Amino acid sequence: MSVPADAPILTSEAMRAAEALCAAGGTSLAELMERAGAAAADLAWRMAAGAPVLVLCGPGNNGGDGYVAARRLAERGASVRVAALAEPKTDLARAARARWTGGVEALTDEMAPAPLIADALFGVGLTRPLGDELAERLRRFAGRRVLAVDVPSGVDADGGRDWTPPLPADITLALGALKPAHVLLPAAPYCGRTLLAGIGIAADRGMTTLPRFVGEAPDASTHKFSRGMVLVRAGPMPGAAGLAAAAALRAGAGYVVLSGAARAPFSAVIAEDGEGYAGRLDDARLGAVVVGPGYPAGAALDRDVKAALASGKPLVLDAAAIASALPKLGGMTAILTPHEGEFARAFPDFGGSKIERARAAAEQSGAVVICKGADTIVAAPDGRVAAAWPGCPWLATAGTGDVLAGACGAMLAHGRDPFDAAVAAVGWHIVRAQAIGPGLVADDLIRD
Ligand SMILES: NC(=O)C1=CN([C@@H]2O[C@H](COP(=O)(O)OP(=O)(O)OC[C@H]3O[C@@H](n4cnc5c(N)ncnc54)[C@H](OP(=O)(O)O)[C@@H]3O)[C@@H](O)[C@H]2O)[C@@H](O)CC1
Ligand SMILES: Nc1ncnc2c1ncn2[C@@H]1O[C@H](COP(=O)(O)OP(=O)(O)O)[C@@H](O)[C@H]1O
Ligand SMILES: [K+]
Repeated sequence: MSVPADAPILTSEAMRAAEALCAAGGTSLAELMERAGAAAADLAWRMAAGAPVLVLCGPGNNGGDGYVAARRLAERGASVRVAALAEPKTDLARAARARWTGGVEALTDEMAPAPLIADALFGVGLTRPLGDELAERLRRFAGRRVLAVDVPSGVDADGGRDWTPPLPADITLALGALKPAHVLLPAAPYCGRTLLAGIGIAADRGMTTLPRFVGEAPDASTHKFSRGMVLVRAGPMPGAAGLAAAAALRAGAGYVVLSGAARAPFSAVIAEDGEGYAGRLDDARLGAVVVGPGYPAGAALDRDVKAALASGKPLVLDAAAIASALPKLGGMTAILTPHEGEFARAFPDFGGSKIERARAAAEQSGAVVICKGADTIVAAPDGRVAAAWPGCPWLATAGTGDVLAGACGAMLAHGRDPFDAAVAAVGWHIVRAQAIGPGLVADDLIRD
């Protein structure tokens, strides 16, 4: 996968703070820019493979990185030209420009392109969309090989705003840390393959990409109940709850009960009528309860959610169960698994990037929130965030969310911290989906 696993993600504000810490620790910003430009040059050298390179430089420090990269490329003997949008505006960029001894062309419609374009126009400092004229000019380069320095110029690095589409990159070299734009729609697909240049910034690890999923093998002392017991409550569409129950078993729960369904998805799932639900909730061995898959809003759902909340057990709440439980969730251990529509219904007041919205929802509810979709975000009430881009688009099919809810139940029932459980479930889901690939249907995720 192109985005590194478990890599730090910093907003532009966090990036500036990290930069200041670095400077306070004795590494000058000029040194950081030299490292950034050197990393970009090294990548451009390999991408160009001897072909000419055109570096597009903007007025800020992203442009500064571009001048450094151009100098480094020229020193290695590459054929390199520079085109600038404007004179450098920062001291650092001016200094980098001064050390570039080649010519600087104006970025115009008439300029000749090159086989490799290094896009160093704007990075995390872009505060407004590109003008139409510049956006149009950049579109002329579409089809060339493009290396975006830090982010494709024109995207909001913090991921909250959907600006004019940038020039799509083949490779984006994130500097120091990934930014939200590398892992959120709509910007992430424009990054192409994202690589990370560690330029020596000590990045906070509160927000990262998804860690690599590694299934833990049970040890010799394990028995079925110590692996975790999960209760899945079925509603009027028991097939969905069946998928969740089967997924719980497949994701490692030792014992799974499907309450309120006539048919078990696997022989090992205990399917029973709904009468025993209250009794099952009282079972001291019960590690997690899953409510929501295939269960529309209504009095029956409210009653079952209320009973689950009263049990005090760790909960996985999906679909309509999220809004049903929300007002009474305080202090419970819970994972909420909304897709965008369910999120908007449950948390209508939150705006900003998907990361900001997920964080706000986790903080308000006190639960771990998995905001599903192509750019799935997992957020904890304490501010931790994991971003799952790139996921597996074959998951865009009915029932896969039910499978994820069941997997969350299994991971929670193991006794994990709910954020770690949610992250593990999302990782498990993607790994299984990738192994299946084309033609995936939800049932494939639970079969052998
Ligand atoms: N953090 C780090 O550790 C390191 C960071 N480094 C690099 O610095 C980059 C951030 O640099 P940055 O902050 O100088 O901002 P940048 O992205 O170059 O753009 C700002 C400039 O663009 C201008 N401008 C804005 N919008 C505009 C528009 N629509 N149309 C036209 N102009 C517009 C804006 O002007 P203003 O808004 O003031 O009018 C300002 O002049 C970062 O991404 C990375 O590449 C590395 O060197 C080393 C370590
Ligand atoms: N384009 C996509 N790329 C990657 N994953 C996706 C995409 N679309 C949906 N998914 C994932 O598929 C699952 C769909 O869940 P959901 O919408 O609740 O479906 P259902 O309710 O039918 O089970 C979620 O885990 C979501 O993150
Ligand atoms: K850029």
